[in-house]
Amino acid sequence: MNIGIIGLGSIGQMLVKAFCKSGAAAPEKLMVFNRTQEKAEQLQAEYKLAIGKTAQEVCDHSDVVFVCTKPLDILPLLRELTIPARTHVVSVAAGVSIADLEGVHTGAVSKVIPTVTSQELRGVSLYACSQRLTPEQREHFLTLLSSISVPQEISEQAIETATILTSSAPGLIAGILESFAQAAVRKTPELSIDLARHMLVETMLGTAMLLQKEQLGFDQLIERVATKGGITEEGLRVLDKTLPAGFDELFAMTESKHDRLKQLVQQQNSAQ
Ligand SMILES: NC(=O)C1=CN([C@@H]2O[C@H](COP(=O)(O)OP(=O)(O)OC[C@H]3O[C@@H](n4cnc5c(N)ncnc54)[C@H](O)[C@@H]3O)[C@@H](O)[C@H]2O)C=CC1
Ligand SMILES: O=C(O)[C@@H]1CCC=N1
Repeated sequence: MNIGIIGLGSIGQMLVKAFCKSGAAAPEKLMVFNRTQEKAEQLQAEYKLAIGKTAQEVCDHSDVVFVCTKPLDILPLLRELTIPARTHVVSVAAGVSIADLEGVHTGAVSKVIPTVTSQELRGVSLYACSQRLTPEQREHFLTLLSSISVPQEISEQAIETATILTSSAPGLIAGILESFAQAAVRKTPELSIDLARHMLVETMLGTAMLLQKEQLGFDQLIERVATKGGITEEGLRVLDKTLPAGFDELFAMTESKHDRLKQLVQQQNSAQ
């Protein structure tokens, strides 16, 4: 199976690296295209993959094409192309629906929300597929996603909230950790910011391993750490007081952004 990747920003590059690292795709089965060619050449130097001269060449060459451009660039790009009916088009764009994709390609289409953590072959890939996939296309697609992540099929109604938990989360967690480290240094300037960040990264890795290897629930881990009448309990009380409103606002604001994006995509559709 030949795999195409169009758009080599953060997520397109991640897919190339993850497919090569996992062995799901031999580099010679990969063809990529990016608007600025240097990014493709840098990847080629490392992975010996093929660079398409155009996005059209990538579509002609591939059984499945991952389109990794920004949401408002996807439909205009796909409309310019003559995509072979056998080619399975996979969009990674937030805010672009299966129906939008079915409007620009007569063959199989899917939507995936990947995560940067899949460069380490970890994390959840959210996906939804059109009815048009053949059983073979579906099987191949799931094999690819499983090789780099835990695939989770999800309705398009739930995908936006789930995106925050799986795909935005690495960035949000980094933001939380930065704020945590900065607060520690404000409190105790003797701790350098680099030392505070290093402590948190090590702690986060250990926390994730404990949760996963021992199959602990969050409440069980809290119980192990927070000695009755001890220090951590005080911190948890502060979090219980301050975080719920913050997370409610985070989901409300990201939902509004999804809505604005979908409106812009619909305006592109009605301008056709
Ligand atoms: N960054 C992330 O963690 C995630 C991003 N996504 C989705 O992935 C898509 C890309 O996001 P990023 O990689 O973060 O953006 P980015 O801005 O880093 O990458 C976009 C790439 O597309 C290229 N490009 C634009 N128009 C093109 C065209 N016509 N032909 C070929 N290449 C073209 C640009 O040169 C750039 O390299 C977005 O639709 C986003 O919603 C989805 C899940 C996670
Ligand atoms: O922030 C974004 O728009 C993309 C989609 C999910 C993660 N990154």
